[in-house]
Amino acid sequence: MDFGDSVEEREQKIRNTPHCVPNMGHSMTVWDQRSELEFTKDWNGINHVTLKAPRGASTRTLAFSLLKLPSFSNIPLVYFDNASVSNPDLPLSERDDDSQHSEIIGSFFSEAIFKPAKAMRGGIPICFPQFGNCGSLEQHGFARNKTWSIDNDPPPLHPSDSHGKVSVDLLLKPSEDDLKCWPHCFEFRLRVSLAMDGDLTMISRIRNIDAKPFSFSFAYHTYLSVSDISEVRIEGLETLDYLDNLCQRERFTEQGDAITFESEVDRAYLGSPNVIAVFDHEKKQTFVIRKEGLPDVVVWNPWEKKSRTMVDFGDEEYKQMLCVDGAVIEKPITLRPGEEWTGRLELSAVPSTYCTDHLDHIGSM
Ligand SMILES: O=P(O)(O)OC[C@H]1O[C@@H](O)[C@H](O)[C@@H](O)[C@@H]1O
Repeated sequence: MDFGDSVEEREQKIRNTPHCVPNMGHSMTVWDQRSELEFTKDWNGINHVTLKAPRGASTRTLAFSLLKLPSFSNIPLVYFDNASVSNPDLPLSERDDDSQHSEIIGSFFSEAIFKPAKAMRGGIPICFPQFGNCGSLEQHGFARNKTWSIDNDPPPLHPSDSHGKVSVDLLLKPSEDDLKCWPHCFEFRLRVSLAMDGDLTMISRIRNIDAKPFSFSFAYHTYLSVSDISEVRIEGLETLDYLDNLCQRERFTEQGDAITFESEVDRAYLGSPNVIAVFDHEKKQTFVIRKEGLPDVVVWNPWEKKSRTMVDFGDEEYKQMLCVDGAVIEKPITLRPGEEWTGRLELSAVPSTYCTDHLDHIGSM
């Protein structure tokens, strides 16, 4: 496991980091960043990162492991507040104001397999340098199965990507084995940030440090936790063309007003707007996905029959999940030597009423 520094050294650096003072709207609060980032080892010796974003009396927490297996790829759960931790099933409408968010990302599935060299299902695995099986590499590329290290000295990002957020920077470089199957030198920097309102931001920067160009496809394979898939509707993808993975990637045009679910779906929507909304009617909650540099959107639910064939997935768990991935699929990114690509995804969970009032222009953005 390569953390760059030891956990102790890393913690010392964080202790030396100046406090940041985020703008909280009406009030300014000194946000003591020292307590907001934790590195721990679990009983398996696996290193974990926990980001904590305090807001009033509650704390939003994001924990994930830098496992060798699912590498960064598992974000088990976002706890938006203490109330939602103790009462995850309480409908949003029955929570008080300060606990108007529940977890935004699917937890591990009951039959998820914790086995080296294979990503564990759930969270947000990173698909790179290949999405799906359209290439010579393993399904969804190798990045999701790798060990990521902590990046102690990341090149700066725009200040708005840091203010009011607690963040961790990760780094992936190809191993000797990776270079044998994909002979391109790259640096993949990933910033994961949690804001006080619980919004999760992921910024990927992939740089070509090779002497020749390379091309890749990419996805944030985002497992959303939903109350009941039959009660879910996606807005922002209507009228778009999509490649249907269930029909040998044949191209179709979406005809419906919004995407709803009554059977297996496995599609890549092409050239989508930068804001997509996933409405969960039963929970009265909406996931808002904002993305940049990610023109395509993958929508996947395995439904009943396929679920039964998936060894790391319960037969009924398709009802409580939906993958909606910001992705680059149709036109792979090509980087010349020295060039860098950035792909950014922001995920929020808001009460659906808020969404109707504020995001009625989804799809036109
Ligand atoms: O089981 P995996 O490798 O994590 O992939 C799950 C699914 O991921 C989706 O993104 C693909 O479109 C599906 O075709 C695939 O089945």
